Amino acid sequence: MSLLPSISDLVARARSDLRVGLPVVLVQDGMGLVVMASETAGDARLEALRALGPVVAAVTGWRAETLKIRVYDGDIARIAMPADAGARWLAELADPASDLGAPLRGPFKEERGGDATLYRIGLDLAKSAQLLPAIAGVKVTTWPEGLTVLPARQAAQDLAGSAPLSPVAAARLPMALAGAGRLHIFRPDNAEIEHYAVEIGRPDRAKPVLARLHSACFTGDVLGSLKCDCGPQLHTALSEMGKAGEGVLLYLNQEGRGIGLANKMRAYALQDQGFDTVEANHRLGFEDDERDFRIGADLLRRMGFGAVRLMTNNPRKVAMMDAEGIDVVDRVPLIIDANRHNADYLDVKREKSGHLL
Ligand SMILES: Nc1nc2c(ncn2[C@@H]2O[C@H](COP(=O)(O)OP(=O)(O)OP(=O)(O)O)[C@@H](O)[C@H]2O)c(=O)[nH]1
Ligand SMILES: [Zn+2]
Repeated sequence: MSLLPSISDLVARARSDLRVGLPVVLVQDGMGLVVMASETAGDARLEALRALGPVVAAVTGWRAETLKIRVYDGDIARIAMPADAGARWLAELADPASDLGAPLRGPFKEERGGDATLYRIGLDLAKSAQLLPAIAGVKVTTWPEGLTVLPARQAAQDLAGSAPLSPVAAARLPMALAGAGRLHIFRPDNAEIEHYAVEIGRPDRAKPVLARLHSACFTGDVLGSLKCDCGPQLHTALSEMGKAGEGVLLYLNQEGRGIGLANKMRAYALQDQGFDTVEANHRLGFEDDERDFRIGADLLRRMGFGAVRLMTNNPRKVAMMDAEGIDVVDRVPLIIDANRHNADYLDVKREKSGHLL
């Protein structure tokens, strides 16, 4: 094997670059797009980007809808950056924090025609770096040396895939709610966040196992937030497994349904302005749910499980397990009593997200 970076290594490097405010170059058929994430673009680097040519910003269709920007590229919109606009304009295009108080006003000069593929890949890259899906780019045929250069088609394939996970470490863990267990750590090979599996007892791999796919929720799991049902769901799942003497709880680090804690707090701030969970995600430019449930199926398979009794109210999880070859022999509901802070959240889950509550 060569010592040089693979495509998934380059994509990992590009994620870090965007997070620190560096541009990366997406290349296809000799054409390059030098692209920065709007959220981290500073005025100095933006100035240097401008020196390469006219800057075009891009946002998702959801964000465009909020800003009343016309969408000519299907699911994304491209907007010419005004000559007098700076990093602040880009940040406001990306971030809905001031949409109600001091909204960004047009007229917006939408770009139409030409190929928007590189912008679309740039937006996916920003999302995968857990940044707001909003970018600024310049089309070029030559670019400054030293930037991370990504062959665009391969990068798109890598972003659409699910990185292989390898076991890193495991050890015994006695738990108050679940009794004796083992905590297994799994690491994706693309430098993304690790995921955990809590094995309770010694479940027989030949039989369907009581399983829970839990998505990380720092606010609910750790702080006991009353805004969602995650904490009680986690604790109920662990104690049910403890009572049964066996089970497997996958703790998937997909905070905020995959948008990350910073973006989830942006969503919470919008919820304080009156938007519901789904509307808040859309105003930020995200889909309602950005999680990749293939990770859960992959982990179960790696641990030797082929069939589960899945504790969930989410039919999408059941469908995804089935599609990934994990047999869901039974769905075990995990219903938590509502309180006055999460009643609306649970209503939205039922009415908009299809949860069986
Ligand atoms: N973006 C966003 N994420 C949230 C919000 N509230 C909770 N979450 C995240 O939602 C995830 C939990 O997903 P849920 O939809 O509650 O439950 P589920 O896992 O789909 O379904 P169940 O298996 O039935 O629990 C966790 O990652 C939480 O951090 C919110 O208001 N906005
Ligand atoms: Zn939660």
